[in-house]
Amino acid sequence: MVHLGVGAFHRAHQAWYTAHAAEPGEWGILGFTGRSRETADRLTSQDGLYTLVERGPDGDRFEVIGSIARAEPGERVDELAAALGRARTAVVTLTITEAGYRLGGDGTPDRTDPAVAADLRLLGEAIPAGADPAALRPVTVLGRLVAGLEARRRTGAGPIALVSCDNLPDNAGLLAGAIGTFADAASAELARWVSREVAYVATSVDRITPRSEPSLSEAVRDATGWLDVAPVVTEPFSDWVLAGEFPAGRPAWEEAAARFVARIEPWELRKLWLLNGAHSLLSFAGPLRGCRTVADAIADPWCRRAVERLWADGVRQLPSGLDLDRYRVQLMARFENPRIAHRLDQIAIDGLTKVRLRVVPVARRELATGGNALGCAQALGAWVASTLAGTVEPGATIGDLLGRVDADLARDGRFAARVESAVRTLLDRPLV
Ligand SMILES: NC(=O)c1ccc[n+]([C@@H]2O[C@H](COP(=O)([O-])OP(=O)(O)OC[C@H]3O[C@@H](n4cnc5c(N)ncnc54)[C@H](O)[C@@H]3O)[C@@H](O)[C@H]2O)c1
Ligand SMILES: O=P(O)(O)OC[C@@H](O)[C@@H](O)[C@H](O)[C@H](O)CO
Repeated sequence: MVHLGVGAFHRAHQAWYTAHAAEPGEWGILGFTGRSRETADRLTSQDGLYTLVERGPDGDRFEVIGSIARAEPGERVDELAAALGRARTAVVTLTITEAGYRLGGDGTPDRTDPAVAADLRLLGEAIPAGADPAALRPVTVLGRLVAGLEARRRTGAGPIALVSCDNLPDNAGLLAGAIGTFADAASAELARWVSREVAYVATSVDRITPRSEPSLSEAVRDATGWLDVAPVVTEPFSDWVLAGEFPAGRPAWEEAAARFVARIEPWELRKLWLLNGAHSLLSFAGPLRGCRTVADAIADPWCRRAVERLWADGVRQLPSGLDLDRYRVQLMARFENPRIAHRLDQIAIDGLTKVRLRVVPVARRELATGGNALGCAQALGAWVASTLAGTVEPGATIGDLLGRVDADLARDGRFAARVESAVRTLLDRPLV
């Protein structure tokens, strides 16, 4: 397997599933970092091994994970091309963050992004001229991946599965569209090969994994005696739902309780609306209530009530058969885990995009089916309040900001009044 984006989450999730799959020794991961080489260097210094700390409310469990065979910095396109050119490379997984796809508002690669434009030009000039894809230097992750796919086309190594494990709605569809755009820019042959030989697997991934703090290495050393320079801390809970074909094979992840389903959408929406929507709400409202982490914020009465209302809105709009009562109970306990210090400022980044994807669809459905969408109004009010409280938008009004989230919702007077009420409560002062 190849993995793009060897951050904390990959090491807590896909690498863990691969280590726990049947016949674990049959599969190894060649991982590439995205922005810097630091994680690759740290992992290389310890042969790809690292400690996964499962941090439950009552204690820690330490496990050395051995599924990452090698880690390389993302700019090593030569290594990526060599790996993808081999028939035994069967799967590429990605966790490059939502921003790493460099998509515009329409969900396709943002051609106004200079890095995207440069890579489309580079591939379009170099591939038809017969240049060696391994020698190219694209700068975007998807540009590099498409150079690697061209290497695979040329070696005749056969079909391959691409698996986005990022928190994007329809992550397989967005990845397929983006790869298609880069392949089209490169050559008609590559575009045809990609549409024939590349399978996209949709996933919903779930395991709360905060950024590793430097003190984690000391905690691991104190507990195990090994000074690990690349440990990761995560919660005991884990879930992976996948839908799609793996034409060249895959690890038996179901042995580690991954679930293969026919349709991903209900599972994806359950997770994005309930978990990620609530995380976003807490990340905006929590700091205004004096909280620093998810566990602090979920203990705050206003935040907790708002999360429960958001979940009530979401649950009414989700199909049955998703075990929603149990999921909500588990979710509350996961948020309450006092030993996972999941910082709100790490979750709040790029809030506008996230509320558009995670809260607006629920609000629209609730209002269309006669609900008052109070939980959604409070979540959007939390984003508006945190934006007004920051220095980023001086002079903006509640109406302006809600209009930026969604023009139709801003025009709904009763919904807008609920948003305004949440904003005033959170800011606790008169506003324009
Ligand atoms: N951390 C979690 O709890 C969690 C849970 C579920 C899903 N995810 C998904 O995984 C993603 C990564 O999370 P993480 O905790 O590993 O983050 P991280 O910051 O530890 O790692 C992200 C990886 O992506 C690369 N990257 C980041 N931005 C990039 C960019 N603009 N271009 C190219 N590469 C880039 C980084 O270099 C790194 O290798 C999240 O954005 C989310 O979509 C995370
Ligand atoms: O940047 P985001 O909002 O997509 O994700 C931040 C966290 O909410 C997220 O990483 C969760 O911890 C994760 O999705 C749990 O499975």
